[in-house]
Amino acid sequence: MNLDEARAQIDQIDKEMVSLFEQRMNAVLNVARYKKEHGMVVFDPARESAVLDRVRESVSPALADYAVSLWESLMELAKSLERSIIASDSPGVQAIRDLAANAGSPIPHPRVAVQGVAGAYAHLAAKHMYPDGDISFCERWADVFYALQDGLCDYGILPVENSSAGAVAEVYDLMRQFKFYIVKAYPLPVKHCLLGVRGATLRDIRHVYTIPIAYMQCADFFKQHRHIQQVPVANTAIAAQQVARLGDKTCAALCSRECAQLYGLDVLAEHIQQTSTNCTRFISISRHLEIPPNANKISLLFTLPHVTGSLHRTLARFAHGGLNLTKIESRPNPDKNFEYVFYLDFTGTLAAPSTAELLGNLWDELVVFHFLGNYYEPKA
Ligand SMILES: O=C(O)C(=O)C[C@]1(C(=O)O)C=C[C@@H](O)C=C1
Repeated sequence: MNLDEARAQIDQIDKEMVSLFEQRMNAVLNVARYKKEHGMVVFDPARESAVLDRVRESVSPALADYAVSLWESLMELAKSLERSIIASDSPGVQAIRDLAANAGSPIPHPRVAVQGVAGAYAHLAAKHMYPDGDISFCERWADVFYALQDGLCDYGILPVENSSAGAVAEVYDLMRQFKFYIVKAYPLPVKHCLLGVRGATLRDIRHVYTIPIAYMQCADFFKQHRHIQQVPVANTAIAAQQVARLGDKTCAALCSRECAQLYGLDVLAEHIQQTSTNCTRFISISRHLEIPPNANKISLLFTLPHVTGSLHRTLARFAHGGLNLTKIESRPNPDKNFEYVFYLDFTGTLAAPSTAELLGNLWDELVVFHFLGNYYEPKA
């Protein structure tokens, strides 16, 4: 058989399969109508197992896994269709609707907490996000969460992800512990400078004070300057402060340009990060949910049952809903060894009923599910 003949055969089979697909989906619609009338839920795990067992038994063993995968997808599509018929009033859907209805408004002249000292990247992000805010500084990221918990601030600004160095794992773990809402996000362009004490030159430098994630973003520069050793500190602006205090010509800080003026340092090298588009996403967290009218991003946290395909099936539901995932992060679940907590960001708004319903269904089905917010994030 040549290629054209084989393809003609496929075309003929596809024609029959499309017709069978349509018939199956029509049968699913009948199931959905029945379920609606009798107050039944869409997902029936026992029925799905029975369908998959039958498929596995009916197909040749070499194709069993392929067939099961196809029927799993078919049943995901079936459930999407059923959900469009059965407008859900389940507790989860109601909870999501209540959250959206009770979301508050932004606080005027807010008290905003950031980690570090003046000139830190979080400080620059905070000034962009809350130009009229009263900004205070905390020592550690965890302290920003405690400040919010204790009512010492209205918002906390935290880095979650850098475009080249990746996620800030500690902040993700703190998000799981405290479960505050994300009410804003801002992608801050990050341009690192090497600052030394007055009169120092790049040749004098033997130690660079900075945070490891900033050092990683400048790996190429430090490969070319191998004699410069990294001294890790808690924050880039704290690094600048320490270098200024030391007054030692062999020590430099890797931090923002703003720190030069703030701490009386000289710029020895500018924009030394690997990529010109280097950018860190900052979030603003709050005890109270706010959903602005231009909200374009949703963040979730959940765990999944440790069974084959559970992540694939969950993500497929977002794809079927036409929702574009922008970030997925997994972190160890401290309650279960080698199981994970997933963090998902996607573009969307709770004002879309189908999105609110999808999240409500997940709320009903998953043992751990937290809606982290629906907020505005400008393009990077
Ligand atoms: O039989 C049902 O209850 C259906 O809703 C149909 C179907 C399927 O596509 O076969 C879809 C979802 C259920 O979880 C189980 C099976």
